[in-house]
Amino acid sequence: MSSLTSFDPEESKEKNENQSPTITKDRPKAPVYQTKALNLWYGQTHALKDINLPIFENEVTAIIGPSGCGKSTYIKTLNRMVEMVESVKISGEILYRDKNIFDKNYRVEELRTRVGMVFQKPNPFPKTIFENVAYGPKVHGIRDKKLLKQIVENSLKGAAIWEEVKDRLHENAYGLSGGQQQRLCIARCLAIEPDVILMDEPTSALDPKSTLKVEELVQELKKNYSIVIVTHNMQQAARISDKTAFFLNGEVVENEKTDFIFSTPNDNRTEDYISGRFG
Ligand SMILES: Nc1ncnc2c1ncn2[C@@H]1O[C@H](COP(=O)(O)OP(=O)(O)OP(=O)(O)O)[C@@H](O)[C@H]1O
Repeated sequence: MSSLTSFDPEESKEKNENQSPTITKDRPKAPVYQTKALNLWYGQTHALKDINLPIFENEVTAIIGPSGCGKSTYIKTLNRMVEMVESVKISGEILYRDKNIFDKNYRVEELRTRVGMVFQKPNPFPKTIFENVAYGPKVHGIRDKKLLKQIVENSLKGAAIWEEVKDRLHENAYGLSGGQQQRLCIARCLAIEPDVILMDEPTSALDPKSTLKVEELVQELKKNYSIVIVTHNMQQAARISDKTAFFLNGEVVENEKTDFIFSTPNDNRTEDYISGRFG
C-alpha cells in the first residue's frame, strides 16, 4: 500500500519566502526525454491524454497524482515496457535524446540498456548478491572476471550498499532486508551504466529508515543520472525532486519546479490534491 500523506502548501510557501534570495542562474539543462502529444489506450480505456512533458538531465522529476491517473502507465511508456500489454495503442511521440522511441527502426533493446527501471517491490533474482549485479553486464557480453568484479563493486558503492554486503557477496540476495534488496536492485540498474533511471514508487514497500536511505541515494544519483520517480508520498516529492508533474485522469495538469508546485501551484486541482482534499 502506498503511504499517502497530505502536504501543507502554506508551510512550504513560508519556507520559500524565508529563504534569502539567491541570484544563482539555473544552467540550462538538456532534455533527456520530450513527450509530445502522447495518447495511450488500453483497449477502450484512454489512460494517457495528450501528454506534453520534458524530462531534463541530472534532475529528479516526480510524477504525482491520485490512483489510476496514469503515473505508472506513463513511466512504463518511457522504456516501452507498457507495450507488453496487448491491448495498448499509442499515438504521439516520445523523443529520447532527440530520437522518437516509437519509430519503426528504433531499437527497443538499446533503449532498455540506456534506461534502467526500479519497481515498487524489490525484485532481486534468486541468485547471489554478486550475480544479481553482474547479470546485466554478462548479458551484454562482459566475461572478464576482474572487470565484472569491478563493475559489481562500483555499482554496489553507487547504490550505497557496498559496506553492508561486501563480506557476503556470494550469499543469496533473498537474505537481505527489503531496504537492502531495493538498493541492490538500484545497483543492478547502475551496473548497465544507464542514462536514465525510472523508479515506480520505489519506497512504498520500505520502512521509514530504508526510505530515507533510498531518498538520499536518489539525491546522490542525480549528479550522474536523470531520474523519474512515481510517488504517492507528497513529502517525498517535495524533498527529493527538482520538477513535479501532477497527473489527473490521464492528463498532466501542471508540470513545474517542485518548490513552485508545492507553494503556489497554477491550478486549483493541484492545490486541492497536494493539500489532501482528494486523492
Ligand atoms: N494492463 C492494463 N489493462 C487495462 N487497463 C489498465 C492496465 N493498466 C492500467 N490500466 C488502466 O489505466 C489507467 C491508469 O492506470 P495506472 O496504473 O497507470 O495508474 P496509476 O496512476 O499508476 O495508479 P496507482 O497510483 O494506483 O498505481 C487506469 O484506469 C487503469 O485501470
